[in-house]
Amino acid sequence: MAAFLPSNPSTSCCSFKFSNLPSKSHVFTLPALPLLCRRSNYHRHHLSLNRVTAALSAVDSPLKSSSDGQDEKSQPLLQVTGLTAVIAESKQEILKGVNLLVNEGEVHAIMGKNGSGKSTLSKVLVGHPDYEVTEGSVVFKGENLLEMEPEERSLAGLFMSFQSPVEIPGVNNIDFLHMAYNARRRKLGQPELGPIEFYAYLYPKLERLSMKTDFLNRNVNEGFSGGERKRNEILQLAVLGADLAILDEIDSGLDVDALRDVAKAVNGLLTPKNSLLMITHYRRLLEFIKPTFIHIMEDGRIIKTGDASIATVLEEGGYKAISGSLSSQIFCPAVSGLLHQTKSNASFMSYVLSPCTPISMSEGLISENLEVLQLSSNVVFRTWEYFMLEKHRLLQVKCPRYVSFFP
Ligand SMILES: Nc1ncnc2c1ncn2[C@@H]1O[C@H](COP(=O)(O)OP(=O)(O)OP(=O)(O)O)[C@@H](O)[C@H]1O
Repeated sequence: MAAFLPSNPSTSCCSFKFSNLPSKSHVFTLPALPLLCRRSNYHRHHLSLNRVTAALSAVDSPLKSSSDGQDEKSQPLLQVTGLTAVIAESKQEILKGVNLLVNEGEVHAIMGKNGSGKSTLSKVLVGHPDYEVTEGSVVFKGENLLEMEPEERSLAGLFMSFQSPVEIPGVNNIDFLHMAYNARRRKLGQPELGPIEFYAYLYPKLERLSMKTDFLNRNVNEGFSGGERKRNEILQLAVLGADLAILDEIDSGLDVDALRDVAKAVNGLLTPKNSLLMITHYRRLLEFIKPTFIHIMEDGRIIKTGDASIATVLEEGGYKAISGSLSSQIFCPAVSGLLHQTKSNASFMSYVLSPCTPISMSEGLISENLEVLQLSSNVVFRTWEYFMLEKHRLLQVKCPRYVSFFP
């Protein structure tokens, strides 16, 4: 039975209810959707939303009170260190040592040539069963993400919008959203919302995304155009909230107006406490959603990190400009400014990932203009202290951000 929807949330109707739900129980989460898709023949008949646990960290609004953390320092939300992963079936290595740090309140964009491993990284983060992690660590909100099931990752506050959002035959959109939302409320010990209350909560989000109410009555993503699927993904994010939302090519298939709507909705969800990791090929998205950092991925690694200027370099000169002539340039203004302050060449000898915990050794030379580093191996500066050896004198400096160098 199709859901009856009031045209306006203020319209009340005592007998108003969403459609009947499938009765068999099966748990799934948003990150588990690809799994569902792969097993759709089975799950089509056995899926039930009775126990849908798709849930993210925030419920009434993904916006946690911004005053909560006003005086607090921004905390690391996601720390990926030396992550390598293979395709589970073939054991082919796709991720070859990814380092990434996302702090609260930051917007990160990952760009890179086709096949460089961007989607694989995001799928590995949400626990996609097609991949096996072989080395490295991922800490999310202080916990080992790799030890969590996909469902737990979702419950912990990780949301992913896939490049190709899957269809869920037999499950209509509003039922899906309503139950996922209530599942989260249950988990947080909050009372569930009835259909009318939920619709009142949902309606402004639909409006913000310029989505027609018809979409709510249709099965999740079934028959949706590419652009409609993307909008629908953002609607899910807006309803469920997230500490870290990973949006894989959310701009693909969107017309200019749709892109603007989606960007506006995403920007409206950002707070000093949550973060966004976007995968994109185009600067256009980054004009609407301003990134704190842009990372360039190549052959399973992040080879560059910097500010929004990277996207301009890329647009004008292509990836050749990034991995060629600019290969050793420091894009992080904070770090290059810091290096300027040292006023002389220095051998870079070691760095620490946390105070007093040396984890790697590297050597390099800071050039005359102090903006270019030539390093013999990969180096990651983190937010913590690092050390420089200048003429046998140890300089201890603070690096306010991190940046990775891969000569
Ligand atoms: N499940 C899989 N089976 C076989 N090959 C895979 C699988 N997953 C990823 N790959 C391969 O790994 C490489 C990286 O793929 P991935 O989708 O991560 O790239 P991408 O950077 O997201 O590319 P694009 O920009 O085209 O979306 C590609 O060569 C891809 O064919």
